[in-house]
Order: sequence, then structure tokens, then C-alpha cells
Amino acid sequence: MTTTNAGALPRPTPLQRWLVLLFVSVAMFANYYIYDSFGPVVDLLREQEGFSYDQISMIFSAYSVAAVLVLLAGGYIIDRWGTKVAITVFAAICLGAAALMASTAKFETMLAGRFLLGVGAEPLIVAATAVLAKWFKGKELSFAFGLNLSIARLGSASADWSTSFAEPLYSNWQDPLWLATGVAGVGVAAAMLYWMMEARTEGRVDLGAPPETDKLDLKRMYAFSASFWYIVGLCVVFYATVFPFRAFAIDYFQQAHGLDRATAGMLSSLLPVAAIVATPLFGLWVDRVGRRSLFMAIGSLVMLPLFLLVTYAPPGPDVGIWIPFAGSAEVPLTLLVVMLLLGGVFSLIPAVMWPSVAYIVRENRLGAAYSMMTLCQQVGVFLVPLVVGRLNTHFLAGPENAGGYAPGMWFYTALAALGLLFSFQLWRTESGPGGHGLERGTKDAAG
Ligand SMILES: C[C@H](NC(=O)[C@@H](N)CCCCN)C(=O)O
Repeated sequence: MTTTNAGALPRPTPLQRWLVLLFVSVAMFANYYIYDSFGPVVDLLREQEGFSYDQISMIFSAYSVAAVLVLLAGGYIIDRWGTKVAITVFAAICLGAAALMASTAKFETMLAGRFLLGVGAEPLIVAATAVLAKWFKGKELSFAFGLNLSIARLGSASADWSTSFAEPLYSNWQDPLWLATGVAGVGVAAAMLYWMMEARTEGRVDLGAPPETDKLDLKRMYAFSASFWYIVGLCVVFYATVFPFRAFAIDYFQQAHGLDRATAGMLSSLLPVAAIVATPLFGLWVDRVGRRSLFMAIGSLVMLPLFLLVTYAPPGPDVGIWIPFAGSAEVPLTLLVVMLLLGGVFSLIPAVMWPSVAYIVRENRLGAAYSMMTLCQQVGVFLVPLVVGRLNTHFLAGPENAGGYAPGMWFYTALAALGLLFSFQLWRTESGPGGHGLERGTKDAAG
């Protein structure tokens, strides 16, 4: 734990803070890259190793089982070890997980590898947040968080783009996962650099006292308001739709729409790419105009028809797209429009939803509120791929039977409808006398 001698010690210099942001962001880039490196090899695991959709979804879901278990352990580990040890150990666990997944196509080994990834990756996100909160204060903190998430999303996009820039590796399922292991190694190096940086500055700069937040205590959860639980509901169905859809997207575009892997990867990358650019912009805009619950409802409404559009709408003419690091390709207009709209929603809802919790929950309970929200999110992200995998297997989804993917798409649509319901209820509550100020922006305060 940091000892403070506030006043006597200087605050960290801008160079020190931006170096911290760089190291932590590289560790997060690696974290998101490993998470998303599995999607592009789904078809190869099915074709070369005979994996079923059920098995693929079990591997994907194993991450969430681990995430729920470690989230229950809460911030205790980070508090006990301190941020510099925690971030390095969790990055090393991610490296071990990536290597385990790349080592053999045995189902149980892959399951264990993805489970281990959940053990390392989710607390790594918590540790990264704690590090930033230590070094950055006030307005700079939101900016640092935003930049950190954008670089993490660049990790997701890079995993999709690897189908283009590392195309020769995709002759087998294993080499792309070894590439992910290499990226994980870079993440560990960045975490170690952070360790060195923190160790060198300890006792020389004032990092302030860590913010006082309580831990996740399931017995005290009843005390949160209805608005909080509507946001949690939206968070669960939103991420339980988007993350599994992304996991299966590259395979789906190949099998159901006949795209090659590189083009499917480019199309899938539109989600994180849109989010890199648009999330911070939406954040700034919503801070100004407020109407947070209305924006969450609008995002949910836009999302509602998208999975049915990819399933039933005519593909339309091919249009050319160009993406840096990935190159150019021709994609059907309908798929392009759907992915751009989904990218917009993937930018808008997280940009509004996570900060909204701070309006609803007292500051000293924010830690517990975010832990609870992430825990529920991971329960959803655990269950949904299992259902979609079951539906794909049951309805014999594949290149000869593209219609077999339709039940899975209807399931995503049902979840999106639930998301709309939660956000509509939130909007109704927040527009009335029981509101928490979600609808107010800085513009209203000035006027
Ligand atoms: C901020 C949010 N992060 C999460 O939801 C994490 N619990 C899971 C991240 C999984 C790795 N891609 C987000 O990414 O929107």
C-alpha cells in the first residue's frame, strides 16, 4: 500500500504519468487481443480438429466462469499484493493461458486455457483501473480511462485484422494462437516496466491515498436502487449479445455469407474500430447534453433489428472498404451497414452506461457496484454462447445450411428486446421525480 507524505513529496511528472498510461495500455491491448484471438480460428478448429459449435461455445464460456469466481474474490488480491505485483502476475497468467490454448487442440486443454485467461484477464482490467486512479486525478483521469479503453479495443481490432496481416499463419488453427501468445509476452513486458516504474518512484512522488471504496458484498446488494438494476440488466443483455456475436462473427460471415476469412475479419473489426473513435466522442457529447437513459434506449432500439437484417435482408451490391493494417475488400452493403450500426451501438452504450452508475450509486459504494455489474455481465456472457452453440449444432448450421444460424440470431434479437425494455424502464424512472440526474448535462447546468 502507498504511504503518503502529502505535501512533502511532489506529484508525479506528466512524463511519468504518460509512461504509466503507455505501459498499462499495452498490457490491456494484449489482454483484449488474446480474448479476441479465438474468434478467427473457430472455423479451423471445426474443420481441422472436428470441434462442434457446442465445444467452441463451452471454451468461450469458460472465461466467464473464471471471471465470476475471481470477481467474487473482489479487490482483495490487488489490495494485498499492491498494484505493481498484481498487474504483472495477472499479465503473466494471461501469457500462460494463451500458451496453453496454443499448445494442443485437446478440448480439455483449451477449456483450461480459456478458464485461466478469465483468472488473469478480468482482475488485470481491475488492476489497470486501480493503477490509473492512482496516477491520474480529476478530469485527466476520465481522459486516461478513455484512452486506455480505446487502446484495449485496438487490441480487439488487431486480433480481427490478423486474418489479413498474418494471413499465412491461418493455414492452421495453432499459429494464430502462438501469435497471440507473443502479444501476451509483450503485455507481460509492459507490466514489468510498470512494476519498475512504480518501484523507482515509491517514496519519491505523492501518489495520494487510494480511493476508499467498499468490496462486493452480496448481502448488501438490496440497497441499490431500481435504476441501478435496470442498468445492470441492460449491461448483461448488451454484452451477452455483443461479445458472443463477435466470438462467432468471423466464422458466421464465412459459413453463412461465403466471405473469405480476411474479409470476414475486416468486417468484424468494424465494431472495435468504430468504438475506438466514437466512444470518447459520445462520452464528451453526453456529458454536455445529458439524456443518458434516453441514449441507452435509442442504442437498444437501433440494435433490435440488426441480427434479423443480417439473416433475412438481401445482401445488396458489393461495396469496397479499406481498413488500415488490414487492406481493402469488397463486402455486401447490408453486412457493412449492419456492422457500422452495431459499431455505433457498441460505442454509444458503453460510453453512457458505465459512467451513469456514478450518478446513481454513492462514491464509496462504486467499487461494489461495478464489481456486481461485471459479475452479472459475465454470468450472461457465460450462458449465451452455450445457448447459441446448442442452437447452431441442433439446427445443423453450416455452409450448406445457412438457415441453421437463424435461431441463434433470433435469440440475440430476443436479448436485444430485453435490453430495450430495461433501458425504457430506466428512462421512465429517470424522467420522473425519482431520477438521479442521468438526464442532465453540463449544458443544462449552465443554462
Ligand atoms: C469496459 C468493458 N469491459 C468489460 O466488460 C470486461 N469485463 C470484459 C472485457 C472482455 C475483453 N474484451 C468493455 O470492454 O466494453
